[in-house]
Amino acid sequence: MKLGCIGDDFTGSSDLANMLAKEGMRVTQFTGVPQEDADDDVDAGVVALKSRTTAPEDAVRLSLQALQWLQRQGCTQFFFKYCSTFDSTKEGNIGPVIDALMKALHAETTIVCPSFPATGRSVYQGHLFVGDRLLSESGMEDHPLTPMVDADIRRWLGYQTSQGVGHVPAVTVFDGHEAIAAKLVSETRAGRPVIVVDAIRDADLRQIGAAAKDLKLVTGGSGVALGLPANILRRDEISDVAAEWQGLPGPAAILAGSASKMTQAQVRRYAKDNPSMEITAEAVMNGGATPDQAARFALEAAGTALLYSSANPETVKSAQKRYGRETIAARIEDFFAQTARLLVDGGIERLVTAGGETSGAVVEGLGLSALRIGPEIAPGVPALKTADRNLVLALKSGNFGDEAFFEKALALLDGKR
Ligand SMILES: Nc1ncnc2c1ncn2[C@@H]1O[C@H](COP(=O)(O)OP(=O)(O)O)[C@@H](O)[C@H]1O
Ligand SMILES: O=C(O)[C@@H](O)C(=O)COP(=O)(O)O
Repeated sequence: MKLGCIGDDFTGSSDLANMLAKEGMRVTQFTGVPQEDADDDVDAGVVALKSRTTAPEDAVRLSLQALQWLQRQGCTQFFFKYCSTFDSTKEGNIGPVIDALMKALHAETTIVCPSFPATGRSVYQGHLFVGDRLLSESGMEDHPLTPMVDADIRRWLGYQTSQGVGHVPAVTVFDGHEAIAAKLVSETRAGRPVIVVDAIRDADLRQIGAAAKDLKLVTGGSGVALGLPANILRRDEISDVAAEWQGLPGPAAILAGSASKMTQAQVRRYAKDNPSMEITAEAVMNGGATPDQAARFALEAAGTALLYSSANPETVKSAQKRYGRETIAARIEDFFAQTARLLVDGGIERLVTAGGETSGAVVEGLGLSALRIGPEIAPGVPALKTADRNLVLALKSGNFGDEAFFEKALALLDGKR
């Protein structure tokens, strides 16, 4: 294994794995820190943690364990993947995890680049945009767990890290990898070693990748991983993972626990013509809905059923007020994890989940330890295959995909292109 990656959630990890696979790497995504060594034929390993919203000390501990395992697999460069919308709070753990990984690796410098142009996320003048809106006006300000109310990544990261925060502006990035590398050195010398780098196009990300060739630690969204395989793989080592993909034609189900805008639109569209069941926060809390009922509904449905808790910000906020933010999140995640187990026991072979935390709960609940990366369904979302079961999956980030994502995912998981 050459490139060792640590993802702070499961959809984000599969997004990163997808990017690396598209650039010709053979990638495996691991659920938590594995007990065993990885197979020899893996170029990049992504250890998926469910640490995005955990307390900094827990996220640091888990990330360091993942780092040690990846070091034992022979990795020489490391990547810390967080969300391209920088999902965190002022007390969040992105800064503390970066600080701890840098210390453990004796890394003098690292970059911070959540840009992912293929999904509309760009960093300009240190600010994060989603399409033409500042992050803080993009809908992310209403996220159930990590409301992003400030688009200045330098300032937000500044609340979290104990080190100085630097910046490589777009004008320098446009001058190419040598200019970027020089600016990384000068920012570090000026006492700002955690460096936010602007990027608005894939071409910028490739230059940043080239400038990061000798960095022990790179951090960001999956976009900035675009330029890393070229530093690592020889031409004859590039593989075509998509060509090797074989889907499964068996029964399918969709679980949506994301309240993000795009998932809401996907749910509205899919539910119009297909069997669907809403799982409300109230029903989960008062037992009005049970995993047994939900799984039975999906297994008996004529067609592929959608089970969803996705709701608009007002509904989510009122449920949070009533039950507590963490409590309701955990109960709904647990509901989906239990339902997924019943679905797979009942013969489901294709499973689509929407939402990072939701996907983490489902994958952990199913006890899936290693997932091989297949072809891309939509930017940031690959098809995934379990090593030891008849099960293929798609773990969709809340805001990824277009309105027809669920139909597309089901077709590709089935082996249809
Ligand atoms: N109706 C709801 N009310 C309150 N919280 C909800 C509701 N539906 C889902 N949630 C919680 O909101 C969180 C959504 O996060 P996540 O699954 O990561 O989605 P995303 O990818 O959009 O961020 C989860 O913890 C989920 O359990
Ligand atoms: O970088 C991204 O946007 C995604 O890879 C990601 O991290 C997704 O997180 P969720 O929106 O919580 O699914």
